[in-house]
Amino acid sequence: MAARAEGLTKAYGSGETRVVALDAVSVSVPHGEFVAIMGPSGSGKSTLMHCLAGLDTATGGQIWIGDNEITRLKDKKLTQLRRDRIGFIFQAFNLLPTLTALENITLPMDIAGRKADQAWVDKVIDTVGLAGRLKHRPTELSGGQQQRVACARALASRPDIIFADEPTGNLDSRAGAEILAFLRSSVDDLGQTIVMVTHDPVAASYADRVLFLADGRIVDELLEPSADSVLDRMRKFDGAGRRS
Ligand SMILES: Nc1ncnc2c1ncn2[C@@H]1O[C@H](COP(=O)(O)OP(=O)(O)OP(=O)(O)O)[C@@H](O)[C@H]1O
Repeated sequence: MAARAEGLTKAYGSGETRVVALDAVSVSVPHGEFVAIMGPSGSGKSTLMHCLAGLDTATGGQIWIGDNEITRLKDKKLTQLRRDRIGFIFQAFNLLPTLTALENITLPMDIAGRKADQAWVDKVIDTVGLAGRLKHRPTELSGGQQQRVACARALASRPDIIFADEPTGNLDSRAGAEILAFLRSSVDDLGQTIVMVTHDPVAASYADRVLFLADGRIVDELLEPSADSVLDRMRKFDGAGRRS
């Protein structure tokens, strides 16, 4: 498994203001799978992703990235594991404005003092179609191109797993489709493992499996989803809080 959680519970606050964001969630993500996490607003999607990625601490239960139980790791080791084994793609791209596209792509490895595998980085750059844009700074790139840089950055260090938080949320549908096709091909052609939070049934349809959360629990899953089958499943929720 690339990532796994057993009985993962996350509560915020205490006493009367206590909110149980995740209620004994168990989930496994095999290597080479593309999983989408969906559910109404407040159902715990971001919390689940942040806990799995070691960005937030669990209140109870266990989490593994590969063979490492991250719920046992101290801060320093956890930071190291996140840096070396996990890639992130955010809705807001999060590129450094003063660096070129290429410098942004290799930055995590430069910070870690790791030498890039040049052949791999070239292949990633080729796959995301950025070869002609490497010397540009983020402000000189379109939103879709900036997100492609972010995807290449996430892939460049060959992480065990990539967590993507609404990666197409800031893009128009054409640029979004390009990013999703790219994520799909990084799973099919490069063997990547991806967990993606999304509100969009079309985005979810690119995944191998969709997990549905409601009130901090996994309530359903769909294999080989289509946008229509995802939409059908979403209609079964009462609609409360669902983004329109
Ligand atoms: N830092 C926090 N302090 C207190 N409560 C929090 C905190 N973060 C999240 N919550 C609560 O935990 C629950 C789950 O939140 P979470 O952000 O994971 O939901 P989500 O499904 O990602 O929502 P959305 O689709 O709106 O982004 C919500 O009830 C939320 O109010």
